[in-house]
Amino acid sequence: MSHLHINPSILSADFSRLGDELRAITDADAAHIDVMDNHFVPNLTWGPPVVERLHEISPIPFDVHLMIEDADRWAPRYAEIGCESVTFHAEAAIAPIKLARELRAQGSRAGMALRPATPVEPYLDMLEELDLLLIMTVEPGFGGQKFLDLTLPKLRRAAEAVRGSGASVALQVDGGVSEETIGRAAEAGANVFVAGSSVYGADDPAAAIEGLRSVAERAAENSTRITNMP
Ligand SMILES: O=C(CO)[C@@H](O)[C@H](O)COP(=O)(O)O
Repeated sequence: MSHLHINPSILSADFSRLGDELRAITDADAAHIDVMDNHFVPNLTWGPPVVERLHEISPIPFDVHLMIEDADRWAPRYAEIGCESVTFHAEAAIAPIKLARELRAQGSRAGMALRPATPVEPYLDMLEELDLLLIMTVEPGFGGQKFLDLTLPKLRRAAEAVRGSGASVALQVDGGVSEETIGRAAEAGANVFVAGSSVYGADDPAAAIEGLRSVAERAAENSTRITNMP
């Protein structure tokens, strides 16, 4: 089994048939659920009642990405629903360490996300508290945007810090991930890839997931080979 995960974002799915759209991605590792509140980002999606019902019928785990203000108040609700992974934004949390501990105590994996302009350095001393660090590769809010290469140096610094800390933190990227861009993110150290339009915009979402996975695996192998060169 690959150690690289592909998590399709249902933001690009057909909202009138979300159950079928979740069943179309059973080869993925998790479904990425974008929660937006029209305050933290200028877009609005769904909240706990919808996510709870979708989780009940989903054949795969949920990777929830909260693009909302008042994360300290709302994030635990998604853990209570049973979402396997809950990611809040560093910019929206008042007490990120306390919140991450609360999510873990409720049985979810604790994730923290950073907007493209937010530096990673102030958060490197809390890696032990996290199961996942999400480096946004577009400005959060909408699917179908262009992958921002300017986020790659931050991703490399995060990957280096994770390796150095010995903590078991997955490094996720989200936004503009396609067969054209996923290799660069994998080389920089990402191991969980969120893909919306490149999966749900494809004629065959399952084949698109496999295509992304194989490009990422090749890129990750190449970069390991280069790093290990004498
Ligand atoms: O969080 C977001 C957008 O804010 C993403 O999860 C998008 O939904 C990814 O869509 P693509 O860029 O892959 O189309």
